[in-house]
Amino acid sequence: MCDKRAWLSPAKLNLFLYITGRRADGYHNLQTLFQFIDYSDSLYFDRRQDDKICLQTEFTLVPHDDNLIIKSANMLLTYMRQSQADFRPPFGIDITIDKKLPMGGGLGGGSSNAATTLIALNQLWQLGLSTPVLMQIGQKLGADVPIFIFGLSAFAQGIGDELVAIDVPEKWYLVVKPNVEIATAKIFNAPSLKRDSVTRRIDELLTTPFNNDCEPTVRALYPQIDDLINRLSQFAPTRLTGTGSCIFSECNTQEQAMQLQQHLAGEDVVCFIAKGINQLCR
Ligand SMILES: C[C@@](CO)(OP(=O)(O)O)[C@H](O)COP(=O)(O)OP(=O)(O)OC[C@H]1O[C@@H](n2ccc(N)nc2=O)[C@H](O)[C@@H]1O
Ligand SMILES: Nc1ncnc2c1ncn2[C@@H]1O[C@H](COP(=O)(O)OP(=O)(O)O)[C@@H](O)[C@H]1O
Repeated sequence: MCDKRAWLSPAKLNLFLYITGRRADGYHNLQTLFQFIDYSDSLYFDRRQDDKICLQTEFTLVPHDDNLIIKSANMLLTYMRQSQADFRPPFGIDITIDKKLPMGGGLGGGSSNAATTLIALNQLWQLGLSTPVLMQIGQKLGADVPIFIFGLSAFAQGIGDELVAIDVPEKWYLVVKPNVEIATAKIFNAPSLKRDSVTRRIDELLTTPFNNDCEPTVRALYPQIDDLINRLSQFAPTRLTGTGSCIFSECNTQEQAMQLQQHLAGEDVVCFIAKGINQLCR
C-alpha cells in the first residue's frame, strides 16, 4: 500500500454560463464562473507489484479504458514518454473510487476524477510536473479538466480553459439531480441553443443577474427540470449548472437550504446540500 489517504475529487457549479460563439472545431467559446462545492468523490491509489494501472471500481456504463481516470493516467504516461522515451512509472497503481457525484449532471465529476488522478500520480510517482503542465495535459481530456487542477474558483473564457482566479461568496447550495442524465454534446449540438451572447467584462458580468445560456434549451427538452426550476425559484435563485441535468438553489445559510429541501420530500430526485469553496486543499 503506498497511500491510504482519500484524494478528494469535488464537484463544480457554473454560477453563470454564457456562450459567445461557436469555433471552427465545433467547440463553443464560453464565459463562465466556476465555483467548487464541498461534495466530492474520493479516490484511493494503492501500489501494485507490477507496472499496470487498473481501476478496481466497476462503472456499469463506462468501459475500463474509456474511464477518464484511466485515460488521464495513460495521457500522463504518454506525456512523460514524449520527453523521456524510456520512461517507466516507478510502480503500478490500483485505483478505487467512492463515487458520489452523479454522472451527466453538469457537476464535472468525470473531469474532476481526471484532474485528481493527474495530481495524485504526479505526486506519488514524484514526477515534479508543474500545475500549468498538468493543466495542459488535462485539457486534452476535456474542457472542464483544467479548472479542477487550477484548484481556485475562477472566471473562465475560451472553451472554459482560460482561467482567472476570483473569490466569490461561499454560499450554501441545494443541488438537485433530476432523474435524467444529459450528455454535454447533446446540448451543445441543439439547434435551439443560444450561442450569441455578447462578450462582456468580468466586472459587468458579476453585477448583472446570473444566467445560463443552456437553460432554456434544457428546460424545453426536459419538462421535469423546467418544473423543478419554476418551483424552487419561488424560494431561492435557482439555475442549471453546465449543460445539466443538475440544478442548484442559492441559499445564505445551511438552514435555508435544509428548509428548501423539504419541498422535494418524496420526489423522484436525488438532492444534497453543499457549501461553496473557493480553494481546494490538495
Ligand atoms: C458545459 C461545461 C461547463 O462547465 O460543463 P458540463 O455541463 O459538461 O459539466 C463544460 O464546458 C464541458 O466540459 P467537458 O465536459 O470537459 O467537455 P468536453 O468533454 O471537452 O466536450 C464534450 C462535448 O461538448 C462540446 N463542448 C464542450 C465544451 C465547449 N466549450 N464547447 C463545446 O462545444 C463539444 O461538442 C464536445 O464534444
Ligand atoms: N470517472 C468518471 N466519472 C464520471 N463520468 C465519467 C468518468 N469517466 C468517464 N465518464 C463519462 O463522462 C460523462 C460525463 O460525466 P460527468 O463529468 O460526471 O458529467 P458532466 O459532464 O455532465 O459534468 C459520463 O456520462 C461518462 O460517460
